Amino acid sequence: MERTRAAAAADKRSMSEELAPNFATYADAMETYADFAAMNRVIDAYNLAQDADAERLANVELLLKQPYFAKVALQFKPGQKPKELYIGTAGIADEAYHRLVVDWRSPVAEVYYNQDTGPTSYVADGRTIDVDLKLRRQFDIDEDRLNAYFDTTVAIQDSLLLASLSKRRTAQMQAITATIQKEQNQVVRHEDVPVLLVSGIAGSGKTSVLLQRIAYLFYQMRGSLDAREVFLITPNPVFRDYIAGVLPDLGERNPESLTWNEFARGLLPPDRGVGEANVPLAALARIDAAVRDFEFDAFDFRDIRVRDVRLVSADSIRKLSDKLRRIPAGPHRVTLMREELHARLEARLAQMAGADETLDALSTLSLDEQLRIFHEAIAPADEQEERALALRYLRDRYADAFAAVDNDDWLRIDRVGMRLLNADGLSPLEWLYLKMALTGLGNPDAKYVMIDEVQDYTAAQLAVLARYFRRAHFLLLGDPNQAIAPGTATFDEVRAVFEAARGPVEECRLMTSYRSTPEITELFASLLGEDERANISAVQRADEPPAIVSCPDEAAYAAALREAVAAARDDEGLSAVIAPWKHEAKRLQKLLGDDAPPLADDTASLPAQGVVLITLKLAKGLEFDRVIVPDASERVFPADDPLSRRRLYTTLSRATRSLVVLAHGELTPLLRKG
Ligand SMILES: Nc1ncnc2c1ncn2[C@@H]1O[C@H](COP(=O)(O)OP(=O)(O)OP(=O)(O)O)[C@@H](O)[C@H]1O
Repeated sequence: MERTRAAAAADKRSMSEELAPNFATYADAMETYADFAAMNRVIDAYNLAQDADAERLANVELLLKQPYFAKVALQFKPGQKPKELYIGTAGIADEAYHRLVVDWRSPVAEVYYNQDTGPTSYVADGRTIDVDLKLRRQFDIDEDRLNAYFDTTVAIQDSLLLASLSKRRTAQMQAITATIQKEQNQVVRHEDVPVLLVSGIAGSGKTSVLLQRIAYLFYQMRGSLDAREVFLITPNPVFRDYIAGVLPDLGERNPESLTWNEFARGLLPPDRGVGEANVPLAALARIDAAVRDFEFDAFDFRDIRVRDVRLVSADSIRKLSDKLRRIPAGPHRVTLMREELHARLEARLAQMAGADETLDALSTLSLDEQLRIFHEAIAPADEQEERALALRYLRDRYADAFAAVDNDDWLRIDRVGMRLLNADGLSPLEWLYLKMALTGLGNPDAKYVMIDEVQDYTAAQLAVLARYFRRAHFLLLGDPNQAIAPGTATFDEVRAVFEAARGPVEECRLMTSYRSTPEITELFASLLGEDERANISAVQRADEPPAIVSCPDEAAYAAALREAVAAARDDEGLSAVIAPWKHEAKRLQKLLGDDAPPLADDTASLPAQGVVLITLKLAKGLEFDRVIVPDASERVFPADDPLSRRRLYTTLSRATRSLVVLAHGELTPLLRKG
């Protein structure tokens, strides 16, 4: 790459020395352009070579950490010698283009993830290819050191999976490339459909699968899918931090990642909070019905002004709208109006550029201002140049006006809404929905939108997302049993929202817990209905059963809590005391005094080790080696409340290997046996 860079620099130098731009005659100009074009082609070729090498280098760097994790021997025809393929996080070939390692996302690698030996198949370029899998070998390799290998003739037990699961958890999520399980692979390699809904029990790898799928899509659409066209909607910044390392570890870029609040705040006027998410779908349906057939009235528009200067009046905007009356009021008309307003603004500034006042302001600009606006000190040679500079100066001074035009701020959304809906005001979510309906606001370039923890969103929020990202394919992952906030969408509602927006919704289910030991899995699964429980399994090795202790009085309770925290502190790995709410966390802090673990907040990332106090809302989606449930009494988890059952399920299922459940007073009946 260094050589290419030097050669390119030398070539550029010699080409520019030879280049003699000459625009004297038409023929001279054409020749000059042709010379430029030739030079550009040379530079393009260098860039291409450099990009290809950069990708190769990135793969080499990735593979140096672990060159491959599996080998398969495939017999394509009976009697033929089986072909051996090594599978790694990236693919690589030698100088003679012999494949040394194939990328885990390449079609043939599917036979590894199918987990069968013997006759199997994979799909490449739309063709099903039958093969006989003679050997499926897994490797545990660190850099150039082979730690172990496992031959899986019959896939009863996935040794590499067990080895990987027995490692301590870290503050960061890890990629699961080497051990993606068959049911998970169906999601990762799922055909591209408008909406894929994955429901999975706690710890079944939904988030892991989501990230692997993003990496898979980037590979499938190399060169045509940009990270900026993929959006990941995450529950909170701690979670974002938790998953941030996975894709870079796979050699991919992170997509744009947003929480709902960040998404909404970016679209709502700055003086408006994001408001209540729990808006009934019926309210949005009323908006849809109201905008189907309506006309703007005189008061629906506002002046475009910057500070005290009115650049376009509301009245002239109304006249413009009237002029376009034959086009129904709505996105098409608003788009035409926006374009026209842009042009008018330009014209207005061009007119202002000749005014004495502007020219005076231009001539008294400080040097700093001149440099900021023009990137040089200005000294206009004639009137024409002076006017051109004045126009640039005005464009800078009134940049907010252009932004207001582009953002449709000249439209009084609230006023339109209140009139059409006959209401006193709009909630922020209704405002946003109405703005989309009126102006076509949205991101038509987004190709994929992934929503993790989908059970935490209200139907109205999902309807907004489905409409905003109107051309994107959606991947939705969640667990109905982890819906812990009132008013969020049930899976039936999730389906209904997306069916209405996109047509049929495809579904997958994940029923195995990879996070928790069988004992912990059994405890949280006991909170579910009979049929659901029957299908759940766990693959972790058995470990100590959860400790459940109820303490009759305050003193005994405080002592037990202190003891549990102290034991966790002495333990390796990361432990969490999960409080149901913020005020309960504060209460615990008071009770424990100096012994209280630090309270995690939603701005910081988690420590790699030690004990943290964390609210359930933030702990969602995360996992800890050891979990302490500080108070599983009936007061905190009443038995007759479905939300309380789900809160308990979510809390318990954060634990990977050790769980301590304390109760101040009697244990909640939810956990009492029998
Ligand atoms: N195939 C796998 N190989 C290795 N580890 C796995 C595999 N699948 C899941 N895991 C591990 O199991 C744990 C749980 O995974 P993840 O957080 O993705 O589950 P989830 O379904 O999103 O959980 P929740 O619904 O509770 O948030 C993680 O530590 C993950 O690394």
